[in-house]
Amino acid sequence: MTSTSPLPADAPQPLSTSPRADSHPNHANHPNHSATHADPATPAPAVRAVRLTKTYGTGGAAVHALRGVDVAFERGAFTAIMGASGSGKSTLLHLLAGLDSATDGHVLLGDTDLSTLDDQALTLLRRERVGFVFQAFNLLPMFTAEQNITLPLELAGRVGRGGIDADTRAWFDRLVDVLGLRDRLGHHPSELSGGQQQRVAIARALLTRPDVVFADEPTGNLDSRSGAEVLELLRTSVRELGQTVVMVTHDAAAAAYADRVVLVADGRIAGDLNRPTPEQVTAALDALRTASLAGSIVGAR
Ligand SMILES: Nc1ncnc2c1ncn2[C@@H]1O[C@H](COP(=O)(O)OP(=O)(O)OP(=O)(O)O)[C@@H](O)[C@H]1O
Repeated sequence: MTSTSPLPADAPQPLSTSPRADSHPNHANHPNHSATHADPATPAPAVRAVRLTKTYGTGGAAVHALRGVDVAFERGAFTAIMGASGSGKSTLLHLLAGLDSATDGHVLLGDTDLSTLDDQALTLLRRERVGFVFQAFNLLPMFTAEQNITLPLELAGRVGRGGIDADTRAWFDRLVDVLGLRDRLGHHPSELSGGQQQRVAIARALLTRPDVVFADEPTGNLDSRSGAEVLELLRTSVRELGQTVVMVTHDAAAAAYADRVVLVADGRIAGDLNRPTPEQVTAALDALRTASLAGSIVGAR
């Protein structure tokens, strides 16, 4: 699904985002992947917002963070969400990830409507079907890199007396090699660089083969070289491992690693760019800023 854009005519106009031809290898045998979607020829998006609304507070103090957002994220694609500070990006990401609940509307993870789940089911869903990568890495300091990576399996009770099963071990090994962590597995976070810590966080997020990895400013604490490395690895996780990644970022250069950039303004989808260059992202953001400024000047009259 592609949203329309109120961008000025001279701004880069939103392009339609065609579903990727490559299927999602991880999901073919994924026990969590629902097979109940109506039309097998057009698989359900990995995650979708339908008329998603979030209002903080009430009455005169109400903040309309999301105002009826409709947007879908295809499987096996890397999408960046961008917009001005306060536009609603984090709120959208948190609602899509089941970290917060909507005031109105729906989030569908595959075929699962999150609004129908109780707290316990939501906790399970977050543990088993969603991966997270945060700006602050969120690693446990007393655990080694390997222990941090396998933590979700521990929490899910999937580590038996003999360790993890052979299939998961093979997947762990692949992740560790793709992410270049082989010689760091015995190190604690304090012995790792920021970029290495974020790579551990990515491995942890990917280990359960989640339906979607949500990344909130994953390069915000990294220097530009480590940031580029992390973005390249997120892209690799999409291209080579078939992962679906949705990332909030303020950085046009980071967004340009994505297949698609969704622009948010004032709680609405304001643009949709297909494989843009950093310059096209910057131009679209500038156009949004100009449009918003013009709107507030008109509104002030
Ligand atoms: N818990 C909350 N209580 C009240 N208002 C909130 C809360 N969280 C967010 N908001 C408001 O909702 C709006 C959207 O916030 P959100 O954090 O989603 O924006 P954002 O685009 O992610 O901003 P930033 O880029 O600065 O992180 C803002 O006006 C913000 O002040």
